[in-house]
Amino acid sequence: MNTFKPAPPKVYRWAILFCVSLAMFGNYYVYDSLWPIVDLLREDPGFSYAQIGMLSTAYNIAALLVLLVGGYAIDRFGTQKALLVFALICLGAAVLTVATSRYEVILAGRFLLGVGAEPLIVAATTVLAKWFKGKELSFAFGINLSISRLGSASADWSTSFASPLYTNWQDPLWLASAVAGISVTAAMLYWILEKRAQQQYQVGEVVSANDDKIDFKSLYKFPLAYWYIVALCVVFYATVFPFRSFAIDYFQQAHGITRETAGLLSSLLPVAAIILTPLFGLLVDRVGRRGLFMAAGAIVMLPLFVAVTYLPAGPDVYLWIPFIGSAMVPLTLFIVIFLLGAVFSLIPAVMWPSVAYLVDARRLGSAYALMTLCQQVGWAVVPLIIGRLNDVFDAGPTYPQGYAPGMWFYTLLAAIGVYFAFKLWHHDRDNARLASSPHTGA
Ligand SMILES: C[C@H](NC(=O)[C@@H](N)CCCCN)C(=O)O
Repeated sequence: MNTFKPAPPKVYRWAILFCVSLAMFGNYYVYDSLWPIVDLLREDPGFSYAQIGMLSTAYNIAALLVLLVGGYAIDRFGTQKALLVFALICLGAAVLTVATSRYEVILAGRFLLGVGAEPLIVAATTVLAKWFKGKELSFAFGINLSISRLGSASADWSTSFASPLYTNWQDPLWLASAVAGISVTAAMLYWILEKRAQQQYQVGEVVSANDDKIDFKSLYKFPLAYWYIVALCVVFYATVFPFRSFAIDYFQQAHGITRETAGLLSSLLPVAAIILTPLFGLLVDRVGRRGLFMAAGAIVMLPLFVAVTYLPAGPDVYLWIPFIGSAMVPLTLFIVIFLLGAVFSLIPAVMWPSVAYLVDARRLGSAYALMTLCQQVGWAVVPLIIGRLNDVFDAGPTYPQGYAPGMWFYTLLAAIGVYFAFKLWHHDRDNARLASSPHTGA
């Protein structure tokens, strides 16, 4: 019997990409839905900044635990079941987070989110590898990340398009639960679509999740440059993600702007990333010099937290986000957040692909899994420190200077980032693996 099946038509690939990206959109939205209600959580249930920091950390602790078992569940159950189960866990987590005002229950909700969200990202990546390997894989990853960041931006924009919900802390999170429902629907659609495709066409092999397990015995074999990238990854995400967590509340309390305006301003970060990440990716693919680009990004980030704290606000400028809204925002805040958005585009666009130039292809999954694991550790610790600093220094609208120690802590992290970026750049000038460009063959 002839079992030959043709390759699926292109439209299937893009439909799969759309479904998986929609699932990621919901995932990023739910994660970021907590940050616009920080002030409400402090007012009504009366949580401290340290407690809010712990809500962020709970996600990372859960993520650390599930990342340790790597892609086992995806391997065992396949991407169709895995994506749906993880999306359902995210939905359950979103509902648990909003169900009661008890701190422990909210904490459990954020922990459960970590259990579902990070493996969902791994499952989504596995699906893309399955459908796009040997085709437009990098481009598909870029689109997927941009749509994910749109989820983050939408959570910030909800302060405008869903402003009536922000009279209490729970309604915005019910909206987030509904968005988590979109992820579940997208996962179901993906399942149906891929099942149909498998009946008629030859669909790519699942990239073995074993590749994503960390082989602790061979860690010492990774080159030094890889470890510099891991160090940069840790401090970079430990700075940017926690800053984003507290940003809307910080803009409201320290700079006296409304939640809507603060949401629009904070969304500049993911919006810049949506536009600039693929462009930086294209540029670096052309010219190489990855070490130099990462060092440049780290240098640009260094003064931003001090600038936002001490520079005069400057005149108000008009910020307009199509279909969402507009607001007048202080020029200094606008420039700082835009520059941070540019760095948030440049460093990830260069850093993640750089690993592929340094590590043997057979150990790439292991290298990425280890990098993500280290990322979670830094990202887990910093919100606790920032929350504690804000509490100890009495940060709030009556004492905005109380936010300064937190900003200095971000600056310290950024300085460590500059150190590792320069070590990487210098090291690579001798080895030149990151300097190469596929177009020049250099
Ligand atoms: C590509 C990178 N993704 C991650 O770092 C994920 N491990 C966690 C993302 C969670 C965001 N809510 C990125 O987003 O830059």
